[in-house]
Amino acid sequence: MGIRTGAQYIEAVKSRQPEVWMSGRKITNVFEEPVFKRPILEMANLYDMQHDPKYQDQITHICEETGERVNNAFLVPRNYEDLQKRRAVFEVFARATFGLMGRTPDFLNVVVTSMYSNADFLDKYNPDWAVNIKNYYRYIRDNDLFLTHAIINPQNDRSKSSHEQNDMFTHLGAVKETPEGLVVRGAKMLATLAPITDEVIIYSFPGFKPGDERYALAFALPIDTPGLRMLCREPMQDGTRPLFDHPLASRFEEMDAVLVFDNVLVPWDRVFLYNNVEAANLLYPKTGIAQQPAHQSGVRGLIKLQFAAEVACRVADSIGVDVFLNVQDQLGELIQSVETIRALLRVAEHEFETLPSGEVMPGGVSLETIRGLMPTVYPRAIEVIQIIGAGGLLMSPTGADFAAPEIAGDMERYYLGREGISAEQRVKIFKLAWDLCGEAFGQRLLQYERYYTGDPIRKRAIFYNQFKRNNTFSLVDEALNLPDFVKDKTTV
Ligand SMILES: Cc1cc2nc3c(=O)[nH]c(=O)nc-3n(C[C@H](O)[C@H](O)[C@H](O)COP(=O)(O)OP(=O)(O)OC[C@H]3O[C@@H](n4cnc5c(N)ncnc54)[C@H](O)[C@@H]3O)c2cc1C
Ligand SMILES: Nc1c(O)cccc1C(=O)O
Repeated sequence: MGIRTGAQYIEAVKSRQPEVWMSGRKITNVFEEPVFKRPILEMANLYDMQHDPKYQDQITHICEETGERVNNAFLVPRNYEDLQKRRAVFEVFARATFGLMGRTPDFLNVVVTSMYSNADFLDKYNPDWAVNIKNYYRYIRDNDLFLTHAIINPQNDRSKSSHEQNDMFTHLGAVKETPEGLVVRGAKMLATLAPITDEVIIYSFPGFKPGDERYALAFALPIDTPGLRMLCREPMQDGTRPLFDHPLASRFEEMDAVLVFDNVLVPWDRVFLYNNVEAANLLYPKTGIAQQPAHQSGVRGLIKLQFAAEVACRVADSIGVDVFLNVQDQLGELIQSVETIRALLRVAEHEFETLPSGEVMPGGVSLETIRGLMPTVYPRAIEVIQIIGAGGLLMSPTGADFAAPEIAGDMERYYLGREGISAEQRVKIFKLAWDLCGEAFGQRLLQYERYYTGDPIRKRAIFYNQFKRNNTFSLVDEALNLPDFVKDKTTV
């Protein structure tokens, strides 16, 4: 089939009945649920962009294996030009969502593409696993599917490993093998967008200990597989708030869910790894599933940061405070952060690494530096919006206030911006800003940037240790071994 349209994606959502729980209620119709409606339409828009002549050649290509047109996220990059083709889809999708939706379909499609192209790693442990992931890659590529994933355990007792938890099946683990497949039970978090996806893939961040064998798992299933329950977090909007008042929160909320597997059967041909702590711990470093999606995250993060910086600039401009030195300093700082991330991305793409198979990956050090900086620079951008917008951020009237004839005059007079900025323009800018920096929606976006790639502290520690392995810090030796010119000169 190849690339889907938005309508085909919506049909797929409508055709399924996954078990979704939200605020104590079982959702019976995901498509008609107000909280999910707009995000579904945003996703459908991305699928439609694949058919839009303006974008099609940038974000899709003809698959060599099938002759069908598929998304560039499924391209195994072999050179710089391929990295640019991948960047194009990351950028087009991120621009369409202002970088606010982190788990658009390109993210996990890149993960699975990377597992596929590095399937030799799995083959060494079990040839069936390699065959399964290759078939799965072809299946999602050719049907243009949208995946969610859950790679961490619920936060119960982080000081203990999975097999040490009080209940053996709090963390997702294998219960038994059957001729048809593996029966699994327990929970995994944190599956972003799960209710509106087609499939779920389960694997884990490294960190398994001996004794954790039953938890060392990787597999994929349709999102409506019997026994799979999604427990959504409390929604941050009710799906009915006017777009005028919440232009971002009403459109771009990504629901997150804990996934509960209640004795779910995973057919053998969907098992990619099982009962092997060593393989589970090496999956990340050996299959590129951190580095390749970090390209998507970098491009998306850049657009999100740029958006936040632009919002800060427009807030300041709209009320004339960007004439002040302190405000200029803060805005300049944000623009420099954007430029730093932009430059790092370019370095990552130019200084790509080539694997023995010929696959290329954007430079790991630069990508990891982006991941290390974003948890600081994005919250700072949000803080600057809060500082510059100040009290006005709280005081925006609603669209309904503008529509009330009795107070229309007050609106025009007291909410006016600087010369040339009408009351409505100013209020719209401030509402955009409030969604980003004040609403629960905006707090989630901030938490996403801190944690989407794992604990930033441990990530940076891993980065340092890897950096140390590959570097000798030889400038120090050069300094210690400098010739003594004075001594040389006096001996001449
Ligand atoms: C909005 C959002 C969306 C996300 N989407 C997804 C998704 O779609 N799929 C997915 O799988 N995951 C997703 N993640 C989850 C993400 O992978 C985790 O949040 C991240 O790995 C951190 O894990 P945690 O939240 O359990 O924090 P924890 O690991 O529990 O950390 C809590 C605190 O304890 C400290 N800590 C914990 N353990 C240690 C240790 N061993 N040593 C030192 N300090 C420690 C940490 O530094 C941190 O301060 C998402 C997260 C967020 C916030
Ligand atoms: N955060 C990630 C994820 O959820 C899946 C795959 C990779 C990452 C990552 O940032 O490395």
